[in-house]
Amino acid sequence: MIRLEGVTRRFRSAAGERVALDAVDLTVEAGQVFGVVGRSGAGKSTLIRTINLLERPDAGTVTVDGREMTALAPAELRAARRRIGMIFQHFNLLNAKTVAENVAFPLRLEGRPAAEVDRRVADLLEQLGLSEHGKKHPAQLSGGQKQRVGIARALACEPGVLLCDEATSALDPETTDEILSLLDQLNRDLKLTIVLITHQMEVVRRVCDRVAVLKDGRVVEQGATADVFLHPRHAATRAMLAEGEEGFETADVPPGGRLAKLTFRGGSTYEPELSRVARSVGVDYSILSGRISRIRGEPYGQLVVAFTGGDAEAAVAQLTARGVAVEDVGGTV
Ligand SMILES: Nc1ncnc2c1ncn2[C@@H]1O[C@H](COP(=O)(O)OP(=O)(O)OP(=O)(O)O)[C@@H](O)[C@H]1O
Repeated sequence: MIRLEGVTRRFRSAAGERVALDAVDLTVEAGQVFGVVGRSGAGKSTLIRTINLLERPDAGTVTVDGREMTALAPAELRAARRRIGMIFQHFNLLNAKTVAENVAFPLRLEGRPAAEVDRRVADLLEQLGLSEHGKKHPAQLSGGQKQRVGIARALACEPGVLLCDEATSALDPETTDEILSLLDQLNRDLKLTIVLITHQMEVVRRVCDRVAVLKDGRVVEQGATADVFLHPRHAATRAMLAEGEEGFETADVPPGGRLAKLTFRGGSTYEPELSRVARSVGVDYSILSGRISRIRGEPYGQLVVAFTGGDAEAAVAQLTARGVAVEDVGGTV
């Protein structure tokens, strides 16, 4: 388990003082995939770097697997850090070394015997589909392969926690998907706790059990990913989720229609609930926008509809009774 309590980090520069993290409280349970999202400058990088104390907080405590990182002596901290792997947006590989040497690096640093290092490196390369690339240098690899080398290196010392600092931000969509599948698999197979920071909401939707939204160094909202993404409470979350989404033009809405956002979750996503209710209460509806997708594997559907020509109130009541979340989005037009 990872626990941040009252974590504050300030930076002083010629321009004055900047509070990058402002009394952040956060708990990540063991085995979770936890996402932190926020706009540029929100404090994401600073936050993830406080977990392994690459960034030391000015106030507050950081506890990882029962050890208070902020209270450790330098040698203890070095040892504790080896149980926390980290991967980066630009991979941070040693370009002069081969793939195998990159993966061996943390093991050598730990003073493991050469034969054990060789064995472990061979296992890791195989596990990550890199066996044929061991003698190559990073420059000879694709972005996805480089990130897999980064992951192999991060896993070398068998960490319980993996920190991912914008790990897919430099990758194309297909490679992003491949790396996210890998993280998902490592979380399940190794019971690895994963904390990732990203500005890509899709990354969180795909792999995170829980998410925290950071704004100006504060956590403004957090919870299970499906709850936060389907029913965002804070304006910052809503704004981030709205980016890239197709909206609808008010001019397209049928006159007299009552607008409602319907959220279907789980099995009901694929049930014809809307048409059943419309038939039963004699209401018509137009779909103005919609999305069917999955959050961490759970299907959901979200539609904005305009009810027309019937008893919209009754339709809303029946949908609600059938477990569909109905949100008013602007009354009638
Ligand atoms: N070493 C530093 N010195 C001075 N200011 C810093 C330093 N590191 C971060 N900051 C400031 O702290 C704030 C938070 O930065 P941080 O990099 O954590 O945000 P972020 O959400 O990761 O942004 P991005 O997505 O752009 O990386 C920013 O205002 C940034 O300018």
